[in-house]
Amino acid sequence: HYIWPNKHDILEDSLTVSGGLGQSGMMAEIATCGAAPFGGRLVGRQSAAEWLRVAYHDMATHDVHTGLGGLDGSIGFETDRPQNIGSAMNTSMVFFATFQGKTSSVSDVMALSVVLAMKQCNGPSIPFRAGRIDATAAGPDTVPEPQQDLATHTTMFANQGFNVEEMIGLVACGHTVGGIHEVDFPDSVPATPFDPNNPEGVVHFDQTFDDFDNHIATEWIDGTTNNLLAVGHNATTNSDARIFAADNNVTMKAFAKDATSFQKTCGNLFERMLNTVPKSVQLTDVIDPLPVKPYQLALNLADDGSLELSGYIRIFSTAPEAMNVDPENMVVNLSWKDHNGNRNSTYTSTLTAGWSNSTSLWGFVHFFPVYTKLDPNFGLSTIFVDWAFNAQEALTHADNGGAGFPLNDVVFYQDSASCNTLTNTTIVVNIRNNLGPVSDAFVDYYYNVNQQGTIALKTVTVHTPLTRTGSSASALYDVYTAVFPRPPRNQQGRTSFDVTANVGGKVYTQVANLAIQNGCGL
Ligand code: HEM
Repeated sequence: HYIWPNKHDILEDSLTVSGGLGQSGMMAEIATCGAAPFGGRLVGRQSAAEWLRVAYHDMATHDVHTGLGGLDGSIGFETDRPQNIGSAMNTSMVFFATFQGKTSSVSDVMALSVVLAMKQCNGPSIPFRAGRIDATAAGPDTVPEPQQDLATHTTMFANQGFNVEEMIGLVACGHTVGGIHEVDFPDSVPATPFDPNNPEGVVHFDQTFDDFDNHIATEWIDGTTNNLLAVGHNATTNSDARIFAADNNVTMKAFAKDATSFQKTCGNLFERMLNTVPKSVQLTDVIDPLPVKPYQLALNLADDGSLELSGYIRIFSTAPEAMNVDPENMVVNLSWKDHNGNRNSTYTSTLTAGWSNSTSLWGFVHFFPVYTKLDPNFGLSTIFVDWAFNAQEALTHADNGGAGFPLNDVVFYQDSASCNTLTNTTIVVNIRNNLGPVSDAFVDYYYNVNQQGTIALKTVTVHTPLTRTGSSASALYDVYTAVFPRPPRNQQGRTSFDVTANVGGKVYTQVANLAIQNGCGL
């Protein structure tokens, strides 16, 4: 079961929220299925199709006999190979790098990109698993190329773990979006005059390149296809024709006849493709959008010594009634247990809808702001949410898989006091002082650096002990501080940090805090 907080929360957020508050920005490149990369500036190209092709090329290094290779981001080291020709690879890797970080490997980001892109294209809903580990070097050069013969392709797909029927399926499912570009494949695409709306000379594989339908198959079977890898003037590079006919068109005929089963087959094959990873990698269970999830929920110590709880509760639903619901009518109640695990009728806060324009590809999503002050003498340990679409309906109790949403009031960082100078980063942490001795207190700060040979980033850790620097506005908390040289500015990817301390023999960690943004003395 997926319990919050979770090391894959960032990926779950990106999966669940496509627009508005809480979005990761990944959907910006695929605002429509046909959208071009770089916010639409690279006209004639299609991000959704490029991401699918990139993922396949990355996965194609898998070898079922050795268990090595697979979806591991090694493509970043392989983009100079002829088999990976085209700027799609580097354009995609530049974009994916912006989502990389301690808890989101580039290979997980690539898998997620395909899940989101296919859904945006009206394609299958592909279950998403996380946990991929990025390669640190190139894999073998085992990506199929159009001039190779059928026997070669059959062997290549078999090595990747796919039989003939599955090879036909993967190629048809892959080539139902996007197309082939004259600039990269001049042997297959006839020369055309330069067109500013199509500078790379793309010719689509089927007439509905921006809709995930079975037209790749219907056009092939009824003889109307203009797929230049099937009916191109250069027979040598007509690999789609050889592959589609590899079983006498049995599979392609079935696809052409039944659009629903085409979708289903594609969903299953893409799922297997994304989950083809080196055998040493253990993927998580399927991650579905959580119905209720805290977002940026954090404690701070206020100037008057009280505890301030702020952030959001996110509610997600696929219930039919959710599609027309007005969040203002929703009932959302927060309740908590105090530091010692006790309940009290005053430990509650009623949340109101507030402004949130969030959207999800998978259902309804809305964020409810939290702001409440607590007495540190009682504190809090666990949060619960009871909610309903309207006041008439019975409340649904959200308890995070049983134990509630844990929030520790023992060790937490103080946003308002943490800051950057030109040269240093200072992180200030409040630690409760009535629970016994404090030891092993530290900050782990994660940021990303470039790697030789790939656009993908590598995450590095700055480990800094926390030392007690004084008392706080509350008699129950002492202030601890870590100061370390400020990591390079203009960082790529996602920076985050965890704070940890052993207090009275128990280890408390607050994870995945966002990078420090405040300037010191501002
Ligand atoms: C024998 C196997 C395959 C060969 C020879 C092949 C070849 C090609 C070629 C030559 C292109 C044109 C690329 C460009 O001009 O940018 C292309 C595009 C594409 N391929 Fe394949 N492919 C194969 C299998 C697959 C598979 C299995 C998938 C996905 C599951 C896939 C997904 C795509 C996509 C989405 C595009 C469109 C990219 C775009 O529009 O930018 N291909 N393929």
